[in-house]
Amino acid sequence: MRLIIRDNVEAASRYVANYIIDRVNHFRPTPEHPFVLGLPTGSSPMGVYKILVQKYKAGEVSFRNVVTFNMDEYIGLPRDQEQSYHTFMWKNFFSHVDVLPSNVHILNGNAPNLEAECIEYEQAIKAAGGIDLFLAGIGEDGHIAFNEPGSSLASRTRVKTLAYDTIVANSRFFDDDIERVPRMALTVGVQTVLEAREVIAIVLGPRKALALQRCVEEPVNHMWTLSSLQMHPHAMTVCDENATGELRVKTVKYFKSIEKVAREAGFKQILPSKMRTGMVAPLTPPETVIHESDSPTILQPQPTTSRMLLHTAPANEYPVRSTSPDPVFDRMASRIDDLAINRAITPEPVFDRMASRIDEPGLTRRLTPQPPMATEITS
Ligand SMILES: N[C@@H]1[C@@H](O)[C@H](O)[C@@H](COP(=O)(O)O)O[C@@H]1O
Repeated sequence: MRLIIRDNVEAASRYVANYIIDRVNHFRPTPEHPFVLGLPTGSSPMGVYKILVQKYKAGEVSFRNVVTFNMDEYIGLPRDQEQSYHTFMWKNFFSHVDVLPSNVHILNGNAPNLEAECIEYEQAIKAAGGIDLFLAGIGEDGHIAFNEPGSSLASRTRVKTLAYDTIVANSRFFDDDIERVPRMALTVGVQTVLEAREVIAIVLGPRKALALQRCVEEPVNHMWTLSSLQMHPHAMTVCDENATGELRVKTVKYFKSIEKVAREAGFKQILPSKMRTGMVAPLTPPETVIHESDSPTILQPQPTTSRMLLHTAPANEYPVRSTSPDPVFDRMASRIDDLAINRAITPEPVFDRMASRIDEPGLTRRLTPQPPMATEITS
């Protein structure tokens, strides 16, 4: 998983919005071959939506051939009520861009048969060709969509009972009245998200710092479902500095340094190749359309495919990088600007004793018995 750290909310939102625009534009979607975008609600993606709307109005992107699937929706909340995710999406994004209403998919939390609604949603995703890019936010407990702690990492779209912590956190949208927050929701599953060709999570503010730490530095764990992104070959988390408060300094430096090296080497991540699968009829080979980009350089991401659409194992094509950032010899510390730090944390390649790094000579002598040829013995 990549971790992109930006100074503040605005810069992180801009990074994500530009990334989405790049992907959509390079894909060159058509009505027959739309770009399929998964979308979240909540305060975290608000800045992204604002910038996408601005860029749409400036003519830099169109959503006409973009099909959308939202992550989740409360159960039992009338769809035109302010807190419903339907209302949120139309108010903050859809009604300001040229997306076709028929291309918008949001789970119906008032469906007469909620189980059937979930199954149909999964089928609709498949019929659309799978999700090209899923944007996600996270909850303070590390949930992705409404996949609360303990959710199966193999879960699919389903009815989910909300954790008390989430009800309390989301009560801010219900005039801080916990009683008004629905107890249940429909949500895409962890596996539904992992099957997208690419996943981006936007994580902002100190409230998310613990969740970010658990999901980036700790092992994959169903108690922090965003951590499942560690298993995705093309996942990226974009956060602001405030959200990094619980990460180790070393982790922050590492992710910043690899981004810097990649930028200097002039490459971006590219996605697995060329094919894009349409609707898959069971037992018949899928129709495959090849979309070669005009100039398949590393700077130009290509439309992608997910092997999962073929009902097989997770996507297992990996990007081909034409540039290796560290072709010969690289030590992490050599990427850090401050020479003093660099010296302090970089063991000498040939001969190194801990004590030799301590400045005080007396202490060094006391801690380190000198070898036979050392000065004290010969003089
Ligand atoms: N179901 C949604 C999540 O999809 C969202 O990521 C989360 C975070 O919201 P916010 O960004 O407002 O913190 O809120 C809800 O729980």
